[in-house]
Amino acid sequence: MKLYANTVRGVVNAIDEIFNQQQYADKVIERTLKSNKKWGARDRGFIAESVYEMVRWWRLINEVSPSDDPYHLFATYWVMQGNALPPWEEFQNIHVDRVKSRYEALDSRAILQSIPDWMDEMGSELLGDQWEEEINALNEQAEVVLRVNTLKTSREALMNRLQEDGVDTYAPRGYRDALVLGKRQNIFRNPAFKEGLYEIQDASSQLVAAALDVEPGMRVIDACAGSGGKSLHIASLMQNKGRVLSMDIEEWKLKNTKLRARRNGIGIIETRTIEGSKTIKRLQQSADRLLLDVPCSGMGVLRRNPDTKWKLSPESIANVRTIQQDIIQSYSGMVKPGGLMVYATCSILPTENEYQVKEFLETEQGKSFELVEEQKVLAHESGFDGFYIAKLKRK
Ligand SMILES: C[S@@+](CC[C@H](N)C(=O)[O-])C[C@H]1O[C@@H](n2cnc3c(N)ncnc32)[C@H](O)[C@@H]1O
Repeated sequence: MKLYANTVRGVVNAIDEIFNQQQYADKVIERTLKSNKKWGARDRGFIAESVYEMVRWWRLINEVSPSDDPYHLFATYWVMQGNALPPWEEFQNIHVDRVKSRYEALDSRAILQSIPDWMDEMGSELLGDQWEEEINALNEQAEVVLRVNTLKTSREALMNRLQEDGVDTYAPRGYRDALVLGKRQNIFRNPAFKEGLYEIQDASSQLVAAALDVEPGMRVIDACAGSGGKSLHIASLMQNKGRVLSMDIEEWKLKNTKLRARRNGIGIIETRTIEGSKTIKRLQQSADRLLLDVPCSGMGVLRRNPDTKWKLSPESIANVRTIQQDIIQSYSGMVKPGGLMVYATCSILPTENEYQVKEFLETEQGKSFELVEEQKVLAHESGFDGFYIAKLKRK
């Protein structure tokens, strides 16, 4: 594959912003792509993919050929992909044979999987034999998955409509509203997206709203709704009848929820910012269904957000665990007796998942709940993101 100076410069500048100015990879890529209108689909694809892959393999690249120069690191990445380097001045100090021999001599799993040592130790301790395959799967590129908005169309009709636009998709088994893109592309630009016929949502994430067993007419609370991915799905499953209260501590995220609901043709979502414990107390025993899609480490979605590897720490995971237990303790009272609560994370760590649910069930508040079902979704088994979904019933 031929390299072009201006797209490689785009990659190198983005890498500099991500690692030297501590910016989020997705935001940097978005800004970079907007910065040059002349880049076509192929250039944009090259930049986005190269930046994501360099972020994913950052530790490995730096171990194989350490340098402060982002051009040098790009060249290392490029050679490790099995590509030839053009004779550019920026690449003069790269010794291709040395890169290859250092790469072949590595035998540490943490380095080869390009993760911090602490993460490898934690994963191995908590997941045992499954860890190796799981981290391998979490280092693959994520598929692009759509969730069909069944309020406006059917999976088959959307599949045909997209095919007319040259977008090939397939319907994965076991996920009733999901369509997977045959080829990675910018699907936000498609008119069908603007018409609200689909949302981008991983197949594992689509299992969360489904676990709530909602029916039209119910009162549902989505207490950590964020920008509303699950709220939209819940409202579709309720056929836009009943009420969904989408709450979060971040007001700006709920504004996105409202915008997305309008595009999806949904009228039953109401949003409410959580100002403090009073907001929750006022809603005691008011919900037939409660979703707690709690903040988490994101260890199940490393494919999508590879920079999470470099942002997490054992301390940040301990902090988020405290928040998760606080949320389940203080929000669970919003479910009516006989109602269902779903606790979900996009993490594969048992410490954020089944251990939290077990701890909750052993407390005074947890005594009035029973565990109905739990799904531990691992990336290497499902082929999609890692998730945890526990369904609990209030007695
Ligand atoms: C995993 S994200 C939710 C994603 C969202 N449900 C979706 O499907 O797009 C977790 C959310 O919890 C919110 N959050 C953090 N602490 C919270 C708290 N104490 N109460 C409610 N929401 C909280 C965060 O702002 C974040 O939006």
